[in-house]
Amino acid sequence: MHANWKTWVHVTKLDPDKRLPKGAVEEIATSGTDALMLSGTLNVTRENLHELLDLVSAYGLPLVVEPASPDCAIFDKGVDHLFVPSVMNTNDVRWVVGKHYAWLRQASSIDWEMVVPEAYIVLNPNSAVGRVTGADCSLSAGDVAAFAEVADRYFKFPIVYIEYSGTYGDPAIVQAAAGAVEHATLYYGGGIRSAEQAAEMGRYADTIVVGNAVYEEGIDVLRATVRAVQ
Ligand SMILES: CC(C)=CCC/C(C)=C/CC/C(C)=C/CC/C(C)=C/COP(=O)(O)OP(=O)(O)O
Ligand SMILES: O=P(O)(O)OC[C@@H](O)CO
Ligand SMILES: [Mg+2]
Repeated sequence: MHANWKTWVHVTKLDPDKRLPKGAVEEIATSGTDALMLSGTLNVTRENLHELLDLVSAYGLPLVVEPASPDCAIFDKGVDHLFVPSVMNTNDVRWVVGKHYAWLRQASSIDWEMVVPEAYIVLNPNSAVGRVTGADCSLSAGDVAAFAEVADRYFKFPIVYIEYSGTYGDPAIVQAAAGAVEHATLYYGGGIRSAEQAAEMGRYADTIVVGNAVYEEGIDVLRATVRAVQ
C-alpha cells in the first residue's frame, strides 16, 4: 500500500462513541484536513465503527482505523490503513505486545500492507488511554526523548505519537521528542483548540491530530487548525 500518510500534516480524529450534528461530517471532510482517523479508547465497538465508516466513506479522504482492541481491527469498509498502537511508557505488557499477540491468535488473515505500527508515549494520566494502559505520565523531557529514540532507532516504529489526549501538552516535551527522532513520523495530539496551538505543536511534530475540538468547538476552529499547519 502507498505510504502517502507520511505527507500528512493534519489529521482529524473522530470517535465512534460520539455523535456529530447533521452536516458536520461533510464540513469536516472538506476542511482541508489530510485524513480521518477513527479511534477512541472507551466504548468503541465494531458496530459504532461501521456506522461511522458508513458516514465518512463517501468523501474520498484517506481513512485510518486506530483500534484500541483486536475486535476493532477491520480491513474492509473503505479503510486505507490500520494504525496500531503500542504504548512505550507502561509496565503493563498487554498494551505493548499482549493485545497484538491475542490479535494474531484469533485473526483469520491480516493485510500487513495496511498496518502501520505506532509507538505511543502517553502523557495525560487523566485521559482514558492513560488510565486504561496505566501509563507512567510523570516523564521529563529527557525521559520522553529516550522513549522516542528507542521507538525510532531500536524498534523502528514508523510513527512516534506524543499523546496528551484531552489536554494541551508541553511544547518543550514535543521539541525534545522531535530532536530524538531521526526516521519516524512524529505525531502530536492533545487539546489543540486554536490556530496558535496547532502552529506551536506543528513546529515540532510532523503531523498534528485534532480530536475533541471537532465536537466541542466546531468547524471554524478545525479549519483554523488546518490553515495553521498547511
Ligand atoms: C493489537 C490491536 C489490534 C489493538 C491494541 C492496540 C493497543 C495496544 C492500544 C493501546 C492504546 C490505546 C487504547 C489506543 C487507542 C487510541 C487512542 C489513544 C485513543 C484516544 O483515546 P482517549 O481520547 O483517551 O479515549 P476516549 O476518547 O475514549 O475518552
Ligand atoms: O482529542 P484531543 O484532545 O484533540 O486529542 C487528539 C488525539 O491525540 C486523541 O487521541
Ligand atoms: Mg478521545
